[in-house]
Amino acid sequence: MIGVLVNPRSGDGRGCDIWREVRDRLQKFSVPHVAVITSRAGETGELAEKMVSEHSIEKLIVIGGDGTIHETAGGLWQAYRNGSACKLAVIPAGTGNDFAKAYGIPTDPVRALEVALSNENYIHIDLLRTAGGMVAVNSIGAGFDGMVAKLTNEAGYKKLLNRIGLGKLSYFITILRVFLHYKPSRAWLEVDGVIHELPDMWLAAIANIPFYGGSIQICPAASPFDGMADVVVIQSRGRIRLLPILFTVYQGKHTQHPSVSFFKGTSIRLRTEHPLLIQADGEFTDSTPLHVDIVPAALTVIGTAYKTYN
Ligand SMILES: Nc1ncnc2c1ncn2[C@@H]1O[C@H](COP(=O)(O)OP(=O)(O)OP(=O)(O)O)[C@@H](O)[C@H]1O
Repeated sequence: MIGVLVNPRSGDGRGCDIWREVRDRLQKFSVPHVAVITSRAGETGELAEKMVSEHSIEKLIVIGGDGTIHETAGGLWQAYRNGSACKLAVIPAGTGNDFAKAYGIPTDPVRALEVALSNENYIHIDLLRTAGGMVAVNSIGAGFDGMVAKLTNEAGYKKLLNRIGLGKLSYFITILRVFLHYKPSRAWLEVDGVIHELPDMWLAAIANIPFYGGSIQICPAASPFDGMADVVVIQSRGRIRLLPILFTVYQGKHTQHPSVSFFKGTSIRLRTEHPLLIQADGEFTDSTPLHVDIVPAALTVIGTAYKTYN
């Protein structure tokens, strides 16, 4: 059986419009399915897990953005641990849609539905799992990007820009806002047992795919297939020397900048002098300390091909 899980609020209501179009097509082509529409924030994971166990769903199509996919992946991970594996398909309806881009899922809902219904191109991806049991599909970051995720999701301009199809710009606006006031923190990053002291850390992002925040290529070398987590760290005492990064990171051309360093490992721990905000797949979740392990090939995604850039 196929399940459809809809966040009607994603992309400021785009999820609802897309669902109507998808529902008509599923009915027209008599595709048997069970559909559930979320009614509030934070319940998607539980709903996904319940759908899989109660209806023996083998393929779950999510209509939503990266936040909805994040919560759904948590539910599918729980279901998997309880012995029920379910594949994940996506019809993008969010602002950034980084997950969809990574796996070659079309932005057009009808084409995305065709991909979702096809039984080709199963992509087995790693998951990032925190010590608290949360899983992420795209990235988990602490510091600057945790703050950007929190403020963007709270911002009135995100809704406004979504309405005119420029939702991705909302991340850039928040980045500029945060950049002007952010204060770096001393941090200790442990990668597979080796500790690195970071005196003025702006951000540490653990990446499963190269981009976040709607096309920011923060970690071009990240791969969701290698059983490893890539970590990008930005540290600097001054603000001005980071300015070039703001304008090169979208193309992934910041990698040679002296304030940027990269690490790779299977177990990542981060401690900070002061608690820093954490984002997981673009959703503000918690604050440091942070411990992330990689779970290799833990989720099956239905896409077309893996893409590393636009
Ligand atoms: N019915 C609902 N009403 C309000 N919020 C919801 C509902 N269902 C889910 N949510 C919440 O909406 C949040 C954001 O959803 P989602 O990420 O899909 O869209 P987005 O924010 O527009 O896109 P993006 O993550 O790409 O910026 C999630 O944290 C989720 O918990």
